[in-house]
Amino acid sequence: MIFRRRLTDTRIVLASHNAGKVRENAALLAPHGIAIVSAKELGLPEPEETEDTFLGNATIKALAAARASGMVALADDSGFSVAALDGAPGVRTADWAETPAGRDYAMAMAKVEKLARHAPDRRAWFSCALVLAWPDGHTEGFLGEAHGAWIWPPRGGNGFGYDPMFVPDGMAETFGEMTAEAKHAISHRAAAFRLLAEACLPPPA
Ligand SMILES: O=c1nc[nH]c2c1ncn2[C@H]1C[C@H](O)[C@@H](COP(=O)(O)OP(=O)(O)OP(=O)(O)O)O1
Ligand SMILES: [Mg+2]
Repeated sequence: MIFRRRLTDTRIVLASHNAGKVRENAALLAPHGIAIVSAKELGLPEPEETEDTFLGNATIKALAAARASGMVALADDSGFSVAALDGAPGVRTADWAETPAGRDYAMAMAKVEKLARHAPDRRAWFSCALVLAWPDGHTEGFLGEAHGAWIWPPRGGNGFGYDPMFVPDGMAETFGEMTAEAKHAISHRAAAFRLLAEACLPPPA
């Protein structure tokens, strides 16, 4: 028997310093009557992501933000996986984009292409773990995936991160070419969010 805890708060912390993730999660939460303040806006520190799973790292981020703020916190740990690279960059997706001058996703996408270009298997997928944490240490976690293929060169200026090099199964456009609404209909984040909403959120208005 799984005892779920449902969310009663109407304002929570979004435990992320990534503007793209904050934007997408805010849009997913809004129909449920839930507003967000980001960890960045609150000046919360970024905890080290020391786990080797998406759910593990999302739990670290959600608990750190909930304990520091005294509010319920939602964390999103996500990543891009390439079949020919045995699932890399995966949990380390953000690290692949790290440079001394800051995040560089064009460089990170080029690194993926350089390593995978000679492999015939072009399958790729995004994963997203969403964890809701309460200040008392209770957590609820959910995992979503979106499967497709990587393409080169990247296409589109919408979305964020590795979106321009990913075409979801059955679609012609990359996540970077789609509208936010189209991405939300099929994304890894939306898949995790549907499970979260079903288990923990008030129904959409
Ligand atoms: O829908 C997506 N479309 C494209 N790229 C994406 C997506 N979702 C995650 N990603 C990439 C961005 C980042 O390089 C990594 C997540 O890393 P991850 O540690 O979870 O996030 P982050 O460090 O950017 O922000 P934070 O930890 O403060 O939430 O995967
Ligand atoms: Mg991170």
